[in-house]
Amino acid sequence: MNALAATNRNFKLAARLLGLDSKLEKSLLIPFREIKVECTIPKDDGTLVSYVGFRVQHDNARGPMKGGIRYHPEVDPDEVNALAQLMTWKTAVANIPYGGAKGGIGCNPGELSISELERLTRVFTQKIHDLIGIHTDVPAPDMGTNPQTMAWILDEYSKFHGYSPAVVTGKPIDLGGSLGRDAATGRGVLFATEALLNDHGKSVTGQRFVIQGFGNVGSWAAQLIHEAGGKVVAVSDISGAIKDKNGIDIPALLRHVKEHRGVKGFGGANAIESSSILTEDCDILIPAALGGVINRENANDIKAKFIIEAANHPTDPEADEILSKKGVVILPDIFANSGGVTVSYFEWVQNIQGLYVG
Ligand SMILES: NC(=O)C1=CN([C@@H]2O[C@H](COP(=O)(O)OP(=O)(O)OC[C@H]3O[C@@H](n4cnc5c(N)ncnc54)[C@H](O)[C@@H]3O)[C@@H](O)[C@H]2O)C=CC1
Ligand SMILES: O=C(O)CCC(=O)C(=O)O
Repeated sequence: MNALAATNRNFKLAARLLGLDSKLEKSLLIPFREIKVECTIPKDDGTLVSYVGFRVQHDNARGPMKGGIRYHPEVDPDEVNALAQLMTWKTAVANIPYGGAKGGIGCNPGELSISELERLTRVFTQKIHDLIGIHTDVPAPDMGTNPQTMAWILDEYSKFHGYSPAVVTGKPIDLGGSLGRDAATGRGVLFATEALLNDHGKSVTGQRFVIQGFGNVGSWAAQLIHEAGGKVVAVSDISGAIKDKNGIDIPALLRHVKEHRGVKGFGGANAIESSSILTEDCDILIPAALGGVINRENANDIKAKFIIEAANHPTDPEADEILSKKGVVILPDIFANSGGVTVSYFEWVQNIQGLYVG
């Protein structure tokens, strides 16, 4: 099932449970605005290359629309629509005064130089600057983007509208970013996991974790789980997958990833097939990369008793049904990964106030 069909289905199920009026249900399914722009840039060798950029603004009933910008080859309108809708539900669940939005560019950031990424980000900002803003729509990092990307957006946006640090969150600290935003989504994943385990009379200590994705969210989650006494027994990223049933030395892995830009080749663990990561033996599975990765093809083989959705929509509805019959407890994305947007809110509030201490 594609991302939007899955997200719509989940929303309709929730709407029925809430007894939501059918006209309201329909209105909440239709996005406020969908933006699609052409972004053409010169590559470093002078040749021109064109990309398609999207921003979907889903709903602003509770406040300015909020959500990340993703750079990934699989970005498409359905995916961005689904992610924007999830942001509306996420900001409501976290009870912060925002609506939901999401953006993206269909590109492979790993194949672009820093200067190409800067040109692409600036062109994208030029195309959407009139439609985002401090009180309308506030972007942030997501997959394939980072504080540097936010700095370029802020700089380009400010050329049109004057210096406006609150137009993006997840910025570098020197430009008005918040201490702790970088770790916030991973830290929220730890807090959510602790709360769930507590409800089941358990704690993180000694639990065996498998994490798919070792970028911002996955690597911070691994580090904080390791510090809290959890045992991370397998990890994967786009470069490969590794496993150590006695627990991976996460600080050593972080040093390896910094140097080699991926988990592949880490000497302190055994290499395994990336395709087997989700079905590795563990107590708790944390998907922290792409959507739709847990589906009817692999749901029956999942051994974890708990799934913490650090990624957005990692579990397909068909897998949800299979896993629920198996008694697997799933902590949904709109709760489990809401730590990031919560700290984004504090960053935005501080930028609007212009109040900095120290
Ligand atoms: N950055 C944030 O604050 C938030 C991110 N999320 C979600 O968390 C997920 C991860 O986002 P970030 O960590 O920010 O992205 P990132 O770009 O920092 O890291 C993504 C990671 O996933 C890995 N990856 C990509 N394709 C893969 C594949 N096929 N198999 C295994 N690993 C793969 C990459 O190698 C990288 O390690 C996304 O679903 C995102 O929407 C959710 C809430 C907030
Ligand atoms: O911090 C933000 O505003 C956005 C975070 C995000 O994109 C997400 O929660 O999926």
